[in-house]
Amino acid sequence: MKNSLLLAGLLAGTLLLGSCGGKETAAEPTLYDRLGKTEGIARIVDGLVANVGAETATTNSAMLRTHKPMLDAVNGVNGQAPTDPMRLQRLRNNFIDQLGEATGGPLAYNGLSMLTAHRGMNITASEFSVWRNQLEASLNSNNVSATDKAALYVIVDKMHDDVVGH
Ligand code: HEM
Repeated sequence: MKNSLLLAGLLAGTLLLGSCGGKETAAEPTLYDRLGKTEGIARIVDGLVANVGAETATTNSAMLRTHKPMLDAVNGVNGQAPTDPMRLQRLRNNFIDQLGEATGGPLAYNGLSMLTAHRGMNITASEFSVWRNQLEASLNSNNVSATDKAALYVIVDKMHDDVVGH
């Protein structure tokens, strides 16, 4: 009798633990999931890249100033052959990896640190905010919710000091 009570107690304990464990493993969708996984993040990044390319709102286009070396390498200068046609593609893929990792997804970013990547560009706070507006426009056209946008800005805004002023 004593033994069977003990057994029942153990069994109940195991079931209880099992169900708690089950609850824990039924993971909430991460920001990565909510953004539509790699495909969704790729659409957001492609929108950002297109918006940055089309940006003309600022005097002497801030975007054009910082991106000129890259665009020259991709397009070639004065009819010369491009020196690095895949450079924009690499930036795009790196950015997808970076966001895919930072939002809790399975991607791994292997690019430069933000400080190293932007050193020498002397990016200003207002250029950063123009860039951020282009990101916002892409998030809006991809129907990202206000909550998910806020969560993404927490990630992006943490990089501000590494990107700006170097
Ligand atoms: C939080 C904001 C930003 C993030 C997360 C970000 C992300 C990145 C990443 C992942 C790279 C590639 C690094 C590598 O090659 O390994 C990069 C490079 C670059 N970023 Fe940013 N960036 C940000 C802000 C900006 C801003 C504000 C500008 C300009 C106004 C800018 C202009 C560039 C340029 C021109 C490159 C170099 C591309 C090349 O030379 O191939 N970035 N950025």
